Amino acid sequence: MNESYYMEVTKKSYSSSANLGPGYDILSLGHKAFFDSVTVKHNNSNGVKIISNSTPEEPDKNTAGLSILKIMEDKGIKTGLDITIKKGVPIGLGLGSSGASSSAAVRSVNELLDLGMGKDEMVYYSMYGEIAACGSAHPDNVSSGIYGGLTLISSTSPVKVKKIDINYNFNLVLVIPDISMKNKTRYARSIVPQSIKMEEHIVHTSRISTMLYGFMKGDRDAIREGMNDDIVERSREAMFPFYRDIKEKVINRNAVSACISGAGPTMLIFADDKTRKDEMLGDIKNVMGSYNTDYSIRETGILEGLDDQ
Ligand SMILES: Nc1ncnc2c1ncn2[C@@H]1O[C@H](COP(=O)(O)OP(=O)(O)O)[C@@H](O)[C@H]1O
Ligand SMILES: N[C@@H](CCOP(=O)(O)O)C(=O)O
Repeated sequence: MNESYYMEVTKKSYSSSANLGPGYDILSLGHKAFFDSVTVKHNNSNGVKIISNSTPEEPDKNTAGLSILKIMEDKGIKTGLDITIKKGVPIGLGLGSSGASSSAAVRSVNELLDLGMGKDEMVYYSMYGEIAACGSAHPDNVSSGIYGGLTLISSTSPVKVKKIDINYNFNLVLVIPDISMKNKTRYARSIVPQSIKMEEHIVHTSRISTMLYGFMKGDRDAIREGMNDDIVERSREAMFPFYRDIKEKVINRNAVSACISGAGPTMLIFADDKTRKDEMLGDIKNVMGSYNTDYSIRETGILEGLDDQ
């Protein structure tokens, strides 16, 4: 056996908030709130084995396993691998938990088997794993898992990702409702409109462009103006009935803006030094109490990069 046979590689991938309002399936923000850790090593079989205490252990039912099976099939790799998943990103809450495992697994196997995959190819294989979670290969969360920071999917065939510079100091506040729903993202994707009117297209492409302008220029008014969605968030509103009230209240306390994190129910608030945070947290408590919904708050920051993780 060559020496690499006895190696094992462990990578961390962090939580993420996809969509950011109007950027359904094309925008994602990596943050430092939570992370998964995935270790890949050779085993003496010819199969892939998942070791996980909280996610499916059938390889093709686990996002990490499905991604690696696809890599092995496409690249003609015949070896046995053990994939050990230590979950840190809470599952089913809109924090990119499914994508964190697949992107960490892909980064690990890329190093262990010295595959030489670039970041966009790793996004391609990581997004494939999302099929195990929700039935579709959406690239947004996993682009954060591979690149970190704010990512824009500029093409899906072939996969191309652009990392967007953020020239603004945010304090991110995650409001995480204590709600669990089986197959949450699969359901949330099934209720999204399959077509929209031209005027809706014009409004939402303008909003995405304005929001990205705001991030790159550090223009908080532009970020607030652009981070609004009346298509996907609106279609899913019954899943998080408190959201509109929360968003109104936090902006009244001068948060930059807020959005649903991924397919929810978590809400992501972009706060800064102008935000009256204590009053904002008080309002959140009152609103969530009026909906009889327990929740937790996690303050975090943007994950800049991953190369050293
Ligand atoms: N490695 C994994 N990590 C998290 N969820 C996984 C994983 N593999 C499969 N799943 C399944 O994906 C679903 C959670 O993914 P999803 O609904 O997209 O929520 P989120 O990404 O917001 O956590 C659950 O049904 C879970 O069993
Ligand atoms: N674009 C996807 C994002 C799902 O993110 P998750 O963190 O909820 O898995 C969607 O909105 O369906």
